[in-house]
Amino acid sequence: MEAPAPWRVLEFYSGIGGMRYSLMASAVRAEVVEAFDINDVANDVYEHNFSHRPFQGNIQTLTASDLDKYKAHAWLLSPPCQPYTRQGLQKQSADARAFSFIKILNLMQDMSCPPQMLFVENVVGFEVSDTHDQLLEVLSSLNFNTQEFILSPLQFGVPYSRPRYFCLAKRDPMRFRNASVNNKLLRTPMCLSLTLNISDNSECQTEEELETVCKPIKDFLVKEAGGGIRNESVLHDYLVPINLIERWGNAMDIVYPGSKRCCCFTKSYYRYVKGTGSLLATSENLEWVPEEKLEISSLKELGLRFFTPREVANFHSFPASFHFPDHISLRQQYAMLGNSLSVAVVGPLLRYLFAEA
Ligand SMILES: C[S@@+](CC[C@H](N)C(=O)[O-])C[C@H]1O[C@@H](n2cnc3c(N)ncnc32)[C@H](O)[C@@H]1O
Repeated sequence: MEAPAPWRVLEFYSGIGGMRYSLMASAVRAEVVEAFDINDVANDVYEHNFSHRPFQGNIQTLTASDLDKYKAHAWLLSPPCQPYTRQGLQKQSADARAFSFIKILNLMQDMSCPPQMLFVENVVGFEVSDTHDQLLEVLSSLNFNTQEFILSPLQFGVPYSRPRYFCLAKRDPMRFRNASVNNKLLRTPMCLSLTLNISDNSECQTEEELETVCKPIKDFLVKEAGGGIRNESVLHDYLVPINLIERWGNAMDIVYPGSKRCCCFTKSYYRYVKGTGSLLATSENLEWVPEEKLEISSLKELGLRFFTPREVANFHSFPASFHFPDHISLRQQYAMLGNSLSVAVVGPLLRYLFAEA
C-alpha cells in the first residue's frame, strides 16, 4: 500500500526554525511547504540549516488567497511575545506587534481551505490576554477543538526552566486522542505520556521535585570531540567581566555543572546579566554556597562565564547539526536563540497534535 502523502505545514514567525526542528523531532510525516519571517538575519540562519529561505516579509500583508494557495493542513505559529510579557506594557492586541497574528487569524475565516490543525506558542501571560480571547473565538467559529498547555523543559528531563503557553487546535471531524481534556488548560504533560507512550516527569508536582529527576547541567556543556568538557580557557570570551560582577553580583542567577536547573535565556542574554539567564561557575573544586551567602569577593573566584550559544541551543534541545553561519555576531546568536523554543517540549506536543484519535 502506498504511504499517505505528508501533511503540508506552514511555519509562521519561523525565526531560526525551532518549530521545524520540533516537527522533525516529532517524527510526524510532514513537510514544511513555506516558512515566513520578516527578519533577514534569522532567515539567513534558517536557510543555512534547512537549505530553504523563508518568505521574507510582513505576515500582515498576506491575503486569504495567498494562504489558500499553499493548501496547508497545519499552521505552526510563534508570534512576537512582547505584547504579553510581564515585564512589558502588556498592551496585548493593541500592541502593533500583535497585529499580524490577529490579521492571519481572521483571514482563516475568509479562506476556502483553512488549515485543519493549528499550533500556537507564546509566553505565559498570553492565556489571559484579549488576543487569546480572539484566538479562541475564531477557532470556535471554525469548529476547532482546542487543548491548551503551560509546560517547561523541566517536565521533560531538561534542567531548564522556560514555561511557555501552547494552544493545540483540531478542526471537526478531526479529534484529539484524549478528547476528555478538550477546552482545558493543562499544566502537566500527563495526557501526552498516556497517549503517546513517551516519558516525562508528570508525576512531579513542584519545580523542586522536577529538578531531582532532570539531568545535570554538565551534560549540556560544550564538549571536546573526545567527550570531555572543553578546557575552560578556550571559553575565555565568555567570562563575565569583573565590573559586571561588582555591579550586579547579587542579582545574578549562578549555577554549577552539577545543578539541575537554569533560568530562561532571553534575547538580551550576554548584553545584560540581570534576569536574562543563568551564569555558570567554572572554577575547579567548587563548593556550592547558597546565593544569598555569597560575598562579591567570593563571586569573583567562581570563574563565572556565560553559557555559549551552542550550550543555549543544547538547553533548547536543538540537534547537533544546527549551526550559525559565520557572519552572525555573538549578540545576534543569543538574541535569536532567546526568541526560539524548546524542541524537547514542542516535539511531543506536535506528535500529540498530529496523532490520529
Ligand atoms: C518569538 S520569535 C519566533 C522564533 C521561532 N519560533 C524560532 O524558533 O526561532 C518571532 C519571530 O517573528 C518574526 N516576526 C515578527 N513580526 C513579524 C511579522 N509581522 N511578519 C513576519 N515575521 C515577523 C520575528 O522576526 C521573529 O523571528
